[in-house]
Amino acid sequence: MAAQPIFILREGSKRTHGSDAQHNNIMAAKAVAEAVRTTLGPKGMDKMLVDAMGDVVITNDGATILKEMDIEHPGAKMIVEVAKTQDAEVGDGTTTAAVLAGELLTKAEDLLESGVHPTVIASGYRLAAIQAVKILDTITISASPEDTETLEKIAGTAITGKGAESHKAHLSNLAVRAIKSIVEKDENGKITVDIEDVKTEKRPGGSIKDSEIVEGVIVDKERVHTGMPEVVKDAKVLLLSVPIELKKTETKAEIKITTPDQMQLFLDQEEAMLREIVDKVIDTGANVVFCQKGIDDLAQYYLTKAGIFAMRRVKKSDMDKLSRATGGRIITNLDEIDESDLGYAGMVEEKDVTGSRMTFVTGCKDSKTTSILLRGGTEHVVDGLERALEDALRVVGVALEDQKIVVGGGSPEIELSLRLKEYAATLKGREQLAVTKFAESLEVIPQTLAENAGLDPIDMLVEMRSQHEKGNKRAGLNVYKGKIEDMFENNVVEPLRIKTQAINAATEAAIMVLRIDDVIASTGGGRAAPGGMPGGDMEDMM
Ligand SMILES: Nc1ncnc2c1ncn2[C@@H]1O[C@H](COP(=O)(O)OP(=O)(O)O)[C@@H](O)[C@H]1O
Ligand SMILES: [Mg+2]
Repeated sequence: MAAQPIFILREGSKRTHGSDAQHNNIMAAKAVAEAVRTTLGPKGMDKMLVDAMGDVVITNDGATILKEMDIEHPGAKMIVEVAKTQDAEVGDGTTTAAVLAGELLTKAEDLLESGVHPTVIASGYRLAAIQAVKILDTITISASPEDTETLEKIAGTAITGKGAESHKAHLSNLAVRAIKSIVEKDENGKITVDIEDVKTEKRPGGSIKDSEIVEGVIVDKERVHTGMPEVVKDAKVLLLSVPIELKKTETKAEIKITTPDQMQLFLDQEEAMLREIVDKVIDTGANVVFCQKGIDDLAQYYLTKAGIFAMRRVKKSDMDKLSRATGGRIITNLDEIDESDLGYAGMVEEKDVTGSRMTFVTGCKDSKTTSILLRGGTEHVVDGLERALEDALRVVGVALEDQKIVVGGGSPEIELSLRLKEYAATLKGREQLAVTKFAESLEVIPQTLAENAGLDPIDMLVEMRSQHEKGNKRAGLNVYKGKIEDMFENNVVEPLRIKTQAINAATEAAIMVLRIDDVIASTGGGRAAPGGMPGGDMEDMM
């Protein structure tokens, strides 16, 4: 009797097995890494990303590109995850991490082809990553939190290549000052930086050098009524998350009015109710009101008469910042306001910033709130500046927390590669092959930096290796001159954490992709079956 086939998967599910599955995933992951590769380094190119709405983003920031690309292939998504984690943990080095992951997989493929089992590759890669972190520790340079100059160099390195070169010094200075104003030290002297304490507001117009730090909160809005004071000193700030309006009935209600008197009565009644709400606000003693919801026209009039500065439809994120800065509590019920719920700011001022009004809340109770007002020619310019500045803020924060830095320009990768090859020689068995491949993979960073700068990668790698062999541990690629030089003297420095995180995240992702030997995809939702030949989706993506 012939055996009945047994179906264990839902009809239409797709399944790819063994080396096919592996190959597809690796191909997809490599394609993603390849896509961001040309953006690496100061001479990297930009990508123009257009979303379904037609909005355009021009960037060379790895995390942004991968986020906007909307990638679907499961193998490819692993690389996107690497960039996302890198972005969340350090805020910079996202391209590096993605490119490294891609290269680890490329090299792993060679090993797979020569019959090395994925498990062996995985354990070799793990060993190599652990050793790499140890080696990095021997080449770190310590950076003191007081050393503003070095911190500015770190910020400058992060900004390099992001279209803000000409104002690098100014932006680096802003980033360092902003971060320094928000550092927290615990009793053991341990520094923590909460990046949330720095808020950036961008406004096209003016020049990049007009960008400035504001010690406090900037709200991109104006007061509801021009009769209200433009400037309030010694502001007692009320933060409301409820509207200053009459409640509308949930269901449709009808009131039958038969005489004009009744109409007047109804209006008077409504006015009185509104007056009551406004009085509650005025009675708190506040002279500045930030309301997350609406403020009725009549209420605006009463508030104006009371000499109060009021703003409506303030964003939730702004409300939170204001609450933190002024020490005020966000009120959800008008009947429960107490004077102690009010926050304090030395000054609330509405100002004109190139044709539109912005409100500056300064001299706050909590001085650890800093804003940066970014200026620049056009919308795209300020958007680019914001991404550059964000990277700078993050790396300065990380550098202050860890106080450990390394030089850049491909220098640590070359040193690691050489030391790891020596380490591989001490190992027995096939893991040795995997560690060697890992060591070779690291060279993809200096190689790509050279390629993107239009230099000959082989010449550059040979020269870098020989300098490092001579003990010149800070030798890296000066992409502008096409020469191998001391990167510390070139002011190219980065937090150590960028490198350790990139190596760990890339290794984990590569291992994860390697270990998959079966892709089972249900076809629910009608999306393109993932795990199949990446050809289709990948070509679309490129
Ligand atoms: N002035 C410079 N000279 C040489 N290399 C640099 C310079 N500035 C930055 N780099 C290198 O560029 C790489 C970072 O490139 P970047 O495009 O910012 O990608 P990522 O997203 O990985 O941060 C790092 O290896 C860094 O050391
Ligand atoms: Mg960077």
